Amino acid sequence: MLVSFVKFRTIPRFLNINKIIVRKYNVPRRALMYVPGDDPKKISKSLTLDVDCIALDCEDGVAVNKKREARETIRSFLDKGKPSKDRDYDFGVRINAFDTEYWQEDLESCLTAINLPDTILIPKVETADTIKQFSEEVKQRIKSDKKINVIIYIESARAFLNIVDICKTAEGLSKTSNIQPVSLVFGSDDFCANIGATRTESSIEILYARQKLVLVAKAFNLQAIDMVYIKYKDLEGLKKQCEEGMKMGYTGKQVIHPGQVPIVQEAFLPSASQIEWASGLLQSFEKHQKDGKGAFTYKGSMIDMPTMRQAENVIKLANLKKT
Ligand SMILES: CC(C)(COP(=O)(O)OP(=O)(O)OC[C@H]1O[C@@H](n2cnc3c(N)ncnc32)[C@H](O)[C@@H]1OP(=O)(O)O)[C@@H](O)C(=O)NCCC(=O)NCCSC(=O)C[C@](C)(O)C(=O)O
Ligand SMILES: [Mg+2]
Repeated sequence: MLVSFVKFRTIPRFLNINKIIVRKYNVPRRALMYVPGDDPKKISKSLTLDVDCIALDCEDGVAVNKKREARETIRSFLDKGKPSKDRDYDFGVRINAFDTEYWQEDLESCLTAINLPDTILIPKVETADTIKQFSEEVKQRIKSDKKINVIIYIESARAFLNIVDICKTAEGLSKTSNIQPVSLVFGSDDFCANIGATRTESSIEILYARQKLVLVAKAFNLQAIDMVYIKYKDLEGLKKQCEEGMKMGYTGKQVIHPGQVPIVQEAFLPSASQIEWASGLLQSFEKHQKDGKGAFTYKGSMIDMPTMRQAENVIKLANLKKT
């Protein structure tokens, strides 16, 4: 299989061998953009952007006295059908959290619309019970075997203690119900408020949680979506934080303003030099495998299977450029 993987000079398409591993990554979510659901002008604007994922928001981007307006505006967009763009994208709705008085009406409104959203984003998931309850609600309303993608927010100390249980439950339900978990989101702002952390320039106060989220996401084959960069006019700072997140293994990042979109979309793709490194390495790997050598030297570094897998990851991501 590796032979066909490396024989192209240009970047090869996905191989069958990778299908299971990358299935959910086929819908990239490099930039996940929040659009306040009560603002039709911003919703229309978001549809003009080259962004992987639009999250129409009922939650924290909407004032309490605008919750109903947001729900109704989103519903009217869903009833009209998913707006077409020149390429596919994820059209989702972030409902309110399960400990509020709003979530049931949010869910009812989007699941009974003429067209379902692609994805429902569930904020402030704290225990596996929320996922079970969500799955039940969906089952009652969707009578076919149609699947709805689910993005799970981890944004409190309790959520981090229960994160494995939450993912296990979601994974189990994906086999028997209409829900398909696709991503974990790190809600760093709520997390800091929850644990009483003070934000610093280096983000040291959230390092453990930020890493833990990636680790669990990868264990359950979910995308890992990094924190919001709230200083939305500081594009240099945003780029730096994107690169940091990508190096940690994040697959995308939340954005709040159109100006952040191109930087995030670009940052979560490998650079030309990374692609060159990875394809050269894979070719060299194949040659050394044929010669019966497990470990070898490439560009001055020792290479074995783990590095080869990292190179494969780079190529998989590079393929997203073409989708
Ligand atoms: C910051 C704000 C108020 C500045 O809004 P503004 O209108 O003052 O900015 P602007 O620079 O004047 O905007 C320029 C153009 O972009 C448009 N625009 C601007 N923003 C958006 C947007 N999001 N979506 C679509 N369009 C947008 C805006 O309408 C305008 O359009 P125009 O040129 O045609 O007139 C605005 O950007 C905004 O409302 N952003 C979204 C805020 C939000 O959703 N926050 C909640 C998500 S973060 C979160 O929940 C935390 C997390 C994860 O849970 C946890 O860490 O815990
Ligand atoms: Mg939050």
